[in-house]
Amino acid sequence: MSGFVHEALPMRVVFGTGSLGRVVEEVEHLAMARVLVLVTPEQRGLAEQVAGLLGDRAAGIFDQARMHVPVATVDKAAEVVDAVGADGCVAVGGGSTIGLGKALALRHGLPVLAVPTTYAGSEMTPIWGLTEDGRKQTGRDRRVLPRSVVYDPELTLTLPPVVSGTSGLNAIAHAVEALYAPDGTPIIAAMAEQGVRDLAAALPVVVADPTDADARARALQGAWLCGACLGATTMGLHHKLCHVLGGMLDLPHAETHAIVLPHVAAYNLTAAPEADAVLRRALDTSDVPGALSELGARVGAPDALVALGVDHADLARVADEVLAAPYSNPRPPTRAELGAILEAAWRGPR
Ligand SMILES: NC(=O)c1ccc[n+]([C@@H]2O[C@H](COP(=O)([O-])OP(=O)(O)OC[C@H]3O[C@@H](n4cnc5c(N)ncnc54)[C@H](O)[C@@H]3O)[C@@H](O)[C@H]2O)c1
Ligand SMILES: O=C(O)CCC(=O)CC(=O)O
Repeated sequence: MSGFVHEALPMRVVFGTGSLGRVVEEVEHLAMARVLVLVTPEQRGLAEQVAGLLGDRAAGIFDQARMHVPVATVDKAAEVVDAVGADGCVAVGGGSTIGLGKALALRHGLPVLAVPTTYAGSEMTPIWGLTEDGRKQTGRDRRVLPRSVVYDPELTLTLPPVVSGTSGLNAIAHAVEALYAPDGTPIIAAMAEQGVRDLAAALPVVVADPTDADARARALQGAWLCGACLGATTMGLHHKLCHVLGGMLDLPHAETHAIVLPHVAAYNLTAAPEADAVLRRALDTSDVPGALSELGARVGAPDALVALGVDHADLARVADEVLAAPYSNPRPPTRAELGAILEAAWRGPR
């Protein structure tokens, strides 16, 4: 075996059913005195529950978190941080809410306690994303890595089936790309294999029965592992394509990942046999792209960009932007190959 360098990120995790009740302990552990609770408008009720648990330590609630973290939203939240004198944030929700917490950490240096309620995996990464003027910019900064994560599977019982399925496929995409990343290690490969196995087993169950507590816990554990893979490695063509599609065309993030993943996997895995072997084991298949596509269908994910309203004429602009600043990839695509991937993802299997 050739040598490698593995650098683990610092991370404190509280995992288990009912662990939301330990959020006060975590805030105390992080020495936060006045926290702003971040949430989307749809999850306002949950933020009120958290603020109730925090009592005097809750400085307020900001309930305008939005997909892709628009800079205008960060500006508004930053005003609230200043107005209430917050010294930390509790981000309760999916990747959009945790992304807002990260943006505030980047701007104000505020520590973030994350309470994830989807499977996107953002809580495990030092990656921030911001969108302005139709462009999504991402970067890495250790200051945005949440200081503590409270995983409570009970909070995911309300997650609608399609968000469960697509956010889980988003997490699987992190593991797939970590497996052929230039900075992947055998440790990451082991985490990716188990993360994909957990999510692939649990997602169809939670979609069929959203109240299945064991499947919810397994899916959340898979999301943790896959998110950690994203946090530790450099992503490739799949993430680049999804960032450009999401930023330029304002597409729903997780659905875009679910649609694009089988197509990029089919293209890349021919040049990444070790990653392919790991994924074959994790998915118990000899056809990884086919199994990813089938998993998408089983969890009710959309399977074509046209179904998200993408105009065919926009594909060329997307390809240009992807090639203008490509991510590292096991098989660097030509313009024609990228066009073919986008065309297939746009049309879908039908
Ligand atoms: N920086 C990173 O490492 C990273 C990783 C993955 C995703 N992301 C980002 O995360 C965002 C997508 O996150 P997402 O897929 O988690 O979706 P999301 O956070 O946008 O949530 C989707 C919807 O589901 C609702 N929701 C969330 N949890 C719920 C629950 N338990 N019950 C009921 N409703 C619930 C939300 O209110 C929202 O309306 C994108 O902006 C993406 O760029 C970032
Ligand atoms: O989109 C972001 O916020 C950056 C995170 C990332 O690369 C993960 C993803 O695209 O799912």
